[in-house]
Amino acid sequence: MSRAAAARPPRARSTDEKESPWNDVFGIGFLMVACLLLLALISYDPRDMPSWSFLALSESSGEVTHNFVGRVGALMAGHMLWLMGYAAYLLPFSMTWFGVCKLHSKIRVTRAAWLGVAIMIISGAALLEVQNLLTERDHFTPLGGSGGLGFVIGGTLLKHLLGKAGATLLLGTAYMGGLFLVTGQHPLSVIQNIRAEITRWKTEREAQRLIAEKLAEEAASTVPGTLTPVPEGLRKKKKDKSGEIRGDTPVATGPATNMELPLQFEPPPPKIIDSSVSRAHDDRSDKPKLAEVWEKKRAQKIEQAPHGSLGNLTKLFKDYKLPSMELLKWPEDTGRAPTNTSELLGIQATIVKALASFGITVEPGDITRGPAITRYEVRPVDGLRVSRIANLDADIARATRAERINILAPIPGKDTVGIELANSEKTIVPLRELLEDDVFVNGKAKLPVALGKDVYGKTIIGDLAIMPHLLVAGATGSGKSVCINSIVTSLICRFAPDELRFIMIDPKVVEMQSYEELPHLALPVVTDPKKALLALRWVVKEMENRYQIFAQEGCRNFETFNNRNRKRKAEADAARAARNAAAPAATKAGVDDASVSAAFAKEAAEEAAVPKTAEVGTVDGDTDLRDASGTWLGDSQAPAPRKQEVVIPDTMPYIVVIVDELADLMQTAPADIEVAIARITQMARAAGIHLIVATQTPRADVITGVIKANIPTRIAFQVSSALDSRVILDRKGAENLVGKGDMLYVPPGGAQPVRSQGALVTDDEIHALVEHCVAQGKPVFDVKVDDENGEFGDDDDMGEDGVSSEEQECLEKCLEVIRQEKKASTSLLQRRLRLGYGKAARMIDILEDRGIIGPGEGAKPREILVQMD
Ligand SMILES: Nc1ncnc2c1ncn2[C@@H]1O[C@H](COP(=O)(O)OP(=O)(O)OP(=O)(O)O)[C@@H](O)[C@H]1O
Repeated sequence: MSRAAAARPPRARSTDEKESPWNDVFGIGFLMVACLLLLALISYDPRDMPSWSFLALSESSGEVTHNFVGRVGALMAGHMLWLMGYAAYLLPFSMTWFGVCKLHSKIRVTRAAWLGVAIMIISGAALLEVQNLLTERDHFTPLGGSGGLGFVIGGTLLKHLLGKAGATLLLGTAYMGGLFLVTGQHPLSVIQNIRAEITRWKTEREAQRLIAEKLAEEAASTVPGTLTPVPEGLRKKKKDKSGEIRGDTPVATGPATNMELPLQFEPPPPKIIDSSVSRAHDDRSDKPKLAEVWEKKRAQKIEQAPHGSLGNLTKLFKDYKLPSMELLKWPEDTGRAPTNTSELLGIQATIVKALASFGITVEPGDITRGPAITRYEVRPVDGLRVSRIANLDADIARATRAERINILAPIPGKDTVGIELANSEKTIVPLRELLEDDVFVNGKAKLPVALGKDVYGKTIIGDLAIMPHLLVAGATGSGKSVCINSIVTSLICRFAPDELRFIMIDPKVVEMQSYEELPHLALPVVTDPKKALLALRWVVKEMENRYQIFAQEGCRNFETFNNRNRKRKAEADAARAARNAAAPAATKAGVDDASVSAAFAKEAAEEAAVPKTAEVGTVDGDTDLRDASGTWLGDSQAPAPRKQEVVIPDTMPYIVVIVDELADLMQTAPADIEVAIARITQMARAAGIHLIVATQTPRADVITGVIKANIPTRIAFQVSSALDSRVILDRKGAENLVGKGDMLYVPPGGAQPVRSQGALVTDDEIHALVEHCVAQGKPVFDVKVDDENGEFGDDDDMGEDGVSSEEQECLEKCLEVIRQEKKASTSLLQRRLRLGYGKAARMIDILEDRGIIGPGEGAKPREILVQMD
């Protein structure tokens, strides 16, 4: 038998086998036989042997007067001693071991164990003979203390063949092997176990002494019957019949409590953690301020820039001062009540009890009180499926009388299950606290946005540059706008208008009114859903423009472009100025960004017909410029500059596009909006353009598969159903949130959602910040939007071709139908859009006038003259 197999007497057995009553019967049987054998051996007297036995003495009376087990005992003991000598005593000891094993650990007594007993007896007897121990022959042991077996195997055979030393070595080894088979333990580990047991016994005694002292102290200071946490390092464990741990509940103080149960030290004792406390603001007085840190970096950058290479915006905002944190207020009342330990322990005990009533045994774990929720951890006993706890959410909610509970089974990275309940009183997480956090001030994030605090009090700072786009969704009043405001505020506090620009699309009209004059705006806040598409198209064009510039500069992306060697840039500028001087058609040197962009925008239409020499692909999540075969188009292979060369700015600002209420946009021109968003989200990251989309309508027709696939980072606020939660996060959970900033944040990389409480920034704070920014400059809107589309100016009723805004809206719908059906006819528009004949015909005429469809050819559908996708 292999050692591994032999070392397995506590053989893994099924629960049924373990719980079989026969274990106890056999256990008791073994102990009884062991007792009988021992009694028979110790009380053996040859005079008890019957006269017919060859062991009988001549003076034997035939009466049994000495042996405690009578004639049977005398016969057994006599023959055993004759055969095995004193090694016969090993038999009752082995049987005692087996009995204890059966009763205590339900260990099955294997054949290997019996073989071990035999080996021990034979080798033990032979060793006595080889070592000449107890070899005296008398009436008790007629063949000596080694018995017949020892005499023959040890004395006659082995000692003769191997000599005393050889025989001792062989027999000693055999004896240890037998012991190994019987106990299932390596001989050395037996010694170690014994030592460990002694140590444990001593520790337990010490623990009992400590707990007695502790309980005596508490009994003096606590109201009888309340719950207190288990003293540090001490746990009370009760094992039930099946060996499952049932104890470790908080100890009820009072007269009934005592320490009759054994104590153990692992696993770590439960703790009560209160992470809802705001970090004291005055501790930070000695630390460098956010604005100071970043203004220093900005000043360095401007100083290092080669003379004359600063962009117009940078020149305009050269002396721009970032807002001071003093503009953000610490709330006077954070709504925080002191932690009521006994209440928390009481709720935890209720949870444990509720689970126990469903036959689920758990040990209480840590309790963490976060700003909005408290997480109660419970540790399931071995062999319990955590899904059983997860399925009991409704029952736990009933037991704890909670409106909504959330179960994390298990908590990611832990061996416990988390049960999250809303706090009776919520604590506010002021934005200022997050913006003053070291992670925000000195962290590595390029576009840091303060989101909130998790249940453990850890600051959640996202990096928009890594995200690279964000979806925020939740029911109305759940905290989306506050979240968007926190993000905008974080960026305003960190970036000057020449470093970051916003495009805000706010069909709800009221949400972003406060930012109307913010100098960071690249376009006026867009409130008309019809114009939103134009704004998104502007973003797409800006993105393409940036790629052109990257290609010309041989840069891979926004980062490398902004950090490229400035010396090289100065040289390139000089060379380009020389070329421009030689080519009169070329752009005048010193043309500002905006006018160059406008020129590019005009040219874009011409360019649409020209086949592209390069296309933008995505490699490893990053976007770069490659040709059709996938080869990188570096400096040498960059596509040849178009007729008019673009002036390269020194640096480009980040562009953050915020769409507050996607549903409103999706109602106007869903396909176009979807395409524009998909295009931006697929490619804009490398161009320093990031998109944040918010909606209160988490439906599959608003957050479409295409949008979702391209926005991996999500924030879900409270929603009304698990279905909505799945639309946002691809999993349930958001329906259990408690609203008012309670959120699930899925960080980039698709990790597990992190439950956190969103940061709160008030309207007053936003006004103060915006005022600070406005005082330093007005927004510089990009002229090309007005020039190109004429749509961002005043809302004229009639367009240049006499099309009213109402007709324009209808036209968008017609275009969508034509795009889907890939054909255009009056009857199709009538049928699909339920238009009257006159209106449908007018639409067809306008489309023909605009050169989108060809002239009518009788009953045939019109030819579509433009690419619709
Ligand atoms: N992080 C937060 N901390 C504390 N309270 C908050 C937080 N976020 C939101 N609230 C509370 O919830 C209210 C509603 O928040 P908010 O306006 O952001 O909701 P919303 O989801 O944008 O609603 P709607 O979609 O109707 O605009 C706020 O007025 C505020 O009282």
